[in-house]
Amino acid sequence: MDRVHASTASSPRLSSRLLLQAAGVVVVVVESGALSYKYRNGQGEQTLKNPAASTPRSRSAPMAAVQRLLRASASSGGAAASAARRRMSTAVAAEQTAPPSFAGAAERARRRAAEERNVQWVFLGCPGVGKGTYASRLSRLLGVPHIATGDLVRDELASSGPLSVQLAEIVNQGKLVSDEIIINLLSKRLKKGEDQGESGFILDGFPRTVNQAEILDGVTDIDMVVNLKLREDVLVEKCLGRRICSQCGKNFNLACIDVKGENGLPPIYMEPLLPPNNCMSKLITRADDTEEVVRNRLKIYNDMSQPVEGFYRQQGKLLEFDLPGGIPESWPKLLHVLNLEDQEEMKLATA
Ligand SMILES: Nc1ncnc2c1ncn2[C@@H]1O[C@H](COP(=O)(O)OP(=O)(O)O)[C@@H](O)[C@H]1O
Repeated sequence: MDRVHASTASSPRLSSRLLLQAAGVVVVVVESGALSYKYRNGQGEQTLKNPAASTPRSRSAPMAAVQRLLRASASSGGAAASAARRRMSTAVAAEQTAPPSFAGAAERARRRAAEERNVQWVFLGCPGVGKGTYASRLSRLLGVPHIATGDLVRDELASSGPLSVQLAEIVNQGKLVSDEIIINLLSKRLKKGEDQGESGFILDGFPRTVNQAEILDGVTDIDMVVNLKLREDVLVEKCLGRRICSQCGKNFNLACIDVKGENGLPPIYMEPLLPPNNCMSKLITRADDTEEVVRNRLKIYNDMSQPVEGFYRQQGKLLEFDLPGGIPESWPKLLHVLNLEDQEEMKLATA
């Protein structure tokens, strides 16, 4: 398993800017600084291209491409948008054709390690895999915000704002909401964070389509993408056992997963994640966590979101992580592959 080395810089800094476009389209611009990286695998060889060390791109060219894309998508619909998207993809692909040499990557990594940089990570994975659980734990450990677009959508739903009826219909069927709406919600969230001086991010649930990944790629550099993986029968059980406390908003899971190893797959045991007594009477189930909708969400993930894995794999940014079990087994292993054990020890020691 590849390991990534990440060490926080003393004064992490990230500023994000939000540009509201004409025609109601929003573009997110993120400028970053702070967290240094080196990558290597277990044998001491660097096989992950250091994403943070990729040649810095001019921000203006991709920004213009994104603005063109979004204007095109707002004004003339599909054809112009796909043409603009194709142009952008070609430009991005052209940048990525040169295969990263180990010596070059190591040199860039050294240079990059000397710079300050924030965590700008993405968590991918099927519904129910645990993106929220591990992304929020890492966000607390690293002091960066965990931004889950599913939470943004649910907040919007709960607000009974103008979008909520439209959103409820889409989300309750397990479908994806439009890129425009999701980028709008994400932009608002980033702007709020910027006003509060937030630094870096761990994105969970975005990007979920290649189009979203291209838009994100055009406006900022993602350092690393963690792809959490778990077998499908377990995913369904986990979604069906999921509960949220309607008061504190925390996630729990009543399912006890105990699956035997078969057909070459390892056994998996996961303890339920039970709520404390004061949450017990306030538990609710998400409307999209019924078996029919979960299966639909898994299908949509395979059709629409799995290609995003390929998008980042091709960029050398994808860290595959097979969950070995529940939190007690998976968390230390995840910290190990991210080379963050020291970070946690330091945090525990100073707590
Ligand atoms: N990036 C996105 N693009 C489109 N729809 C999204 C996105 N993020 C969240 N949603 C909507 O919010 C719902 C809940 O998202 P999330 O909590 O991330 O679910 P999951 O448990 O399936 O990972 C999704 O099924 C989808 O309708």
